[in-house]
Amino acid sequence: MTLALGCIADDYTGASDLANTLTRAGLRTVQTIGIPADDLALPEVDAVVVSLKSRSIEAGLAVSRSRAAETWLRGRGASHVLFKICSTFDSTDAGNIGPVMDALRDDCGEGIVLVTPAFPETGRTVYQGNLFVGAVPLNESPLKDHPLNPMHDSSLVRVLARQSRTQIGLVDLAAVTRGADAVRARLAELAGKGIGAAIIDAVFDRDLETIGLVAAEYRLSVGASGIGLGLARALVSTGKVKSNAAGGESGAAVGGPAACLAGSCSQATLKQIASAEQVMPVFHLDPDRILTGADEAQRALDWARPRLAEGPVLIASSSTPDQVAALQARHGRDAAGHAIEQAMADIAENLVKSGVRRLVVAGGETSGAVVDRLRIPGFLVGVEIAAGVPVLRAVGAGGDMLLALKSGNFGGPEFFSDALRLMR
Ligand SMILES: Nc1ncnc2c1ncn2[C@@H]1O[C@H](COP(=O)(O)OP(=O)(O)OP(=O)(O)O)[C@@H](O)[C@H]1O
Ligand SMILES: O=C(O)[C@@H](O)C(=O)CO
Repeated sequence: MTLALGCIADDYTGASDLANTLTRAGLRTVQTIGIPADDLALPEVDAVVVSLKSRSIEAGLAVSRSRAAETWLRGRGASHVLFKICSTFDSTDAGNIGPVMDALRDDCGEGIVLVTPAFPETGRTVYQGNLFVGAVPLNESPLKDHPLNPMHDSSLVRVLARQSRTQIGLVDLAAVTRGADAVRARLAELAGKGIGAAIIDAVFDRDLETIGLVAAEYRLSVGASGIGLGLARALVSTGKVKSNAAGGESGAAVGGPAACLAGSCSQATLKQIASAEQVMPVFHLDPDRILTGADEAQRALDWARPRLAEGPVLIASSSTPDQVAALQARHGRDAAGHAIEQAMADIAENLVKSGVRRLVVAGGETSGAVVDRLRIPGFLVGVEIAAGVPVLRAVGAGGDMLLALKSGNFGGPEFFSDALRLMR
């Protein structure tokens, strides 16, 4: 297998978002969980997205895991590696976007790296280096209340400068609009000043196509699904990849009981849970009971098991920003997040033991905990449920199983029913 594109994603939902984008753009793509074991049979593909759970871990660990993934991808022929981060630039001043970018840049000896989280299809645009989520700057969006990495600054030049060893420049929309040569010239100018990374503006998909053409000439880029789209289209338009117009796998139906798990506390997920209450039974976990050692996972399972034969169920830990803040004040941010993720993983493991073969999970960290516990080594990408969220078919041991891993902010209000309708 010689890869046209290697990708390292810092969480599992982000990885499936990117794998979905690459597949829709014509690249045969597989998503692996971590670096695949040598004996994992992978189909012939153009791109591999190695999923890590490195967004919110200690920066040194994120760096070492990303470097190992990069070595594996380059060893399979990937001359360009995309480090996939969140379209809302989820990170803190300690990292992990800057430290990982710095390390990967050192490893591949690149002078300057293009960085953009723009993903216009989901309302993420970048102008003058400022990230907008829909109509509002990042720091006014719901991301200001994120449980793990509240985002308080919309200037990505500043945000990344606080995390990186290198100086950060800007390639503005005016240059992008003038085309690939103008972007190349601006990058050369920045690199000449010793600047090692540049935030690049993008508002429309056509901006990402220009960016993709230039980025593909370098060895490393950093961004969300939008730059993935640009890179994929560049690989196809320059003939480096023959477009696989069919996109996505459409395997046999899996059937059997279905369940949804929500650990995301995003506004989008809260609305989706409220809509699901109209069409399926919903169990609200008590986060305090999880943190104080009560067997809340068992209580949820006792509730779910007798209902599974009747139709899908939803189990949610999600709370409003005020409730999240209060819980974190009582127990600590990391302890609260970790304990709830592990309770979700316990629930997922036991639901699968009870026969569940179709599982929808909301939230990146939550999905990471669940997929790790289920020991799924990788996924093939199926149909798109909503922008950035495909149906995934598990590969490797564990039998036939369909999953959907939803990034916290993605999907319309009816997301859970939309997903289950397509997961047959
Ligand atoms: N009621 C709650 N109170 C505090 N923390 C919670 C609660 N419910 C879930 N959490 C934690 O909040 C975090 C949510 O992160 P997660 O990545 O799963 O969702 P997200 O950030 O909305 O999604 P994404 O990363 O895809 O945007 C997890 O660590 C989860 O365990
Ligand atoms: O880019 C995004 O917004 C998503 O793919 C994601 O990474 C959220 O966890």
